[in-house]
Amino acid sequence: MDAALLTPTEMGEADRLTIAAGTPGIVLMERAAKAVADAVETGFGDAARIALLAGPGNNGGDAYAAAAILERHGRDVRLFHLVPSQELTGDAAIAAKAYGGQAAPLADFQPQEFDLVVDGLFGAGLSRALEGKVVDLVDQLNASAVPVLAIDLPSGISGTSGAVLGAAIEAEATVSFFRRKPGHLLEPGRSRCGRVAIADIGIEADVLAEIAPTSFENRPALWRHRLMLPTQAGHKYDRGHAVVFSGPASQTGAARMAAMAALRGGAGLATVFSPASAILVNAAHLTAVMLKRCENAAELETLLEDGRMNAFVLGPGFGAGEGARAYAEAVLSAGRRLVLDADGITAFQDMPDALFDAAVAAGNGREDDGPALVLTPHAGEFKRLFPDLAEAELGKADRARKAAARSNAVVILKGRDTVIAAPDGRAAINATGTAWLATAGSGDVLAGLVAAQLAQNTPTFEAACAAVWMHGKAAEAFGPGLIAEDLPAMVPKVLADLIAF
Ligand SMILES: NC(=O)C1=CN([C@@H]2O[C@H](COP(=O)(O)OP(=O)(O)OC[C@H]3O[C@@H](n4cnc5c(N)ncnc54)[C@H](O)[C@@H]3O)[C@@H](O)[C@H]2O)[C@@H](O)CC1
Ligand SMILES: [K+]
Repeated sequence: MDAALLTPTEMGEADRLTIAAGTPGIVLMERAAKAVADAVETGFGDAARIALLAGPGNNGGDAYAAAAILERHGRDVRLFHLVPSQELTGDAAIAAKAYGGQAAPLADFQPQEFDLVVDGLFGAGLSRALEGKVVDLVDQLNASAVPVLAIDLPSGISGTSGAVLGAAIEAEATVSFFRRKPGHLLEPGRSRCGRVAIADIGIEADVLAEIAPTSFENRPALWRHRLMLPTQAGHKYDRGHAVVFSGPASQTGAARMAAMAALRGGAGLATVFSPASAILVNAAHLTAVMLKRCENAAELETLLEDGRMNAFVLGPGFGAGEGARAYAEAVLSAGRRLVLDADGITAFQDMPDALFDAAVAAGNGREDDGPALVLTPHAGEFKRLFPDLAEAELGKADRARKAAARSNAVVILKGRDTVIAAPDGRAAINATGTAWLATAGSGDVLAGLVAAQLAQNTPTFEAACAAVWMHGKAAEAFGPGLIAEDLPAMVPKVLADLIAF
């Protein structure tokens, strides 16, 4: 549960359970405020003049309580309130009463008069878009060069979806409590948060059992225990056999890159299935990866008789025609797990139900491995299979979740904030990677890394999560100037770190 993310509603539940178990809300608020004051001291120690902005709820209460602590520390603080303190209720009213320092209405706030702004306008309770004078203030603050430390979330960012509601503050740092929220990881929220620190305010981890969160940060804690890391001697067939379908002679590179990634990711064997016309060009480039002719669906049926071939990749460089559909359906109906990427996804744009039905049929035959199908769309490909979900007012995690449930597939919805979702409702948000991953062929490598995990019998959701994480880590390990071919070569270092971890 270390990797759990809490939506604002779930976080409210965590607060409620803690209060019910005997810790008063004002004590939680004091601890939150202490964490904010500590973040000011450690991150912005030389800010001489500090403004704290207080909204109408408990986020504002945190600002009042933090202002009191900073003042006790001898800092020059001034508090600006959105509503007069006598209109506050509950813990926020108690905190406002306890603060005896300087306060003024928000209309008097001029960002350039300060060296640091602490944002306590809205946190978990943001329930609608910002409007009117608050939007003007946010624009003015963002245009100034004054750094902002956000309490819980930058005001205007949805903790559930990371969306900007009306307008949102751009923070340099954010202090949140107990566990991260999806909005800290999903864009554009992630970029607006700056550095995120999570403070312990005395909420016990055992509240999570009752809350049963379904969103997670994609970290090894989520899946490492399900990986079969080849640390001791074993047979290569123990680690499975991944197969990647090659496209025609003029577009074979993508499949080879996926196959190389499958091998580097730990599959015991990897084979490229190639049409006859592309055998020579593939043969000229392959060494550790094997090569077999596969000309049509009938030949594929015969090849599928070798039950050791247990993980397939279809799509990179393949071409988006009828052939792709026939191969995908054949693999699924043979009960093998399939990563469907790129052209493989596009091939089903006019008949997504045929794919989803095949996935249901294949998925029902499996034991605890999870779904037989993994879909790896970027936003454009996602729209081809799930046009209504792409257009619906949904956050990225819910979009991926609904798509996974509909298709009975694990869906990897790619982007800077890649989401991996399972039909059972789990969603993991990834935070590894660099801007250099936006390069031709990087998706082919990801598909191969997923197949590597499937080949090694990792359950489907965990396989997808692990592959996305490793893909990002490989990019981080390489650094600037990355091209897709560099990624498989970085995987051994990522695996070594994972084994040592
Ligand atoms: N006991 C607790 O529940 C704790 C809460 N904490 C703090 O409390 C925050 C949550 O407090 P609340 O639930 O009171 O929520 P917020 O303080 O985030 O905001 C709720 C208030 O803002 C108003 N509001 C929402 N959207 C608005 C909009 N677009 N324009 C204008 N007004 C809007 C609501 O009507 C309500 O008055 C957390 O983010 C955290 O900072 C911490 O003190 C830790 C303990
Ligand atoms: K805030």
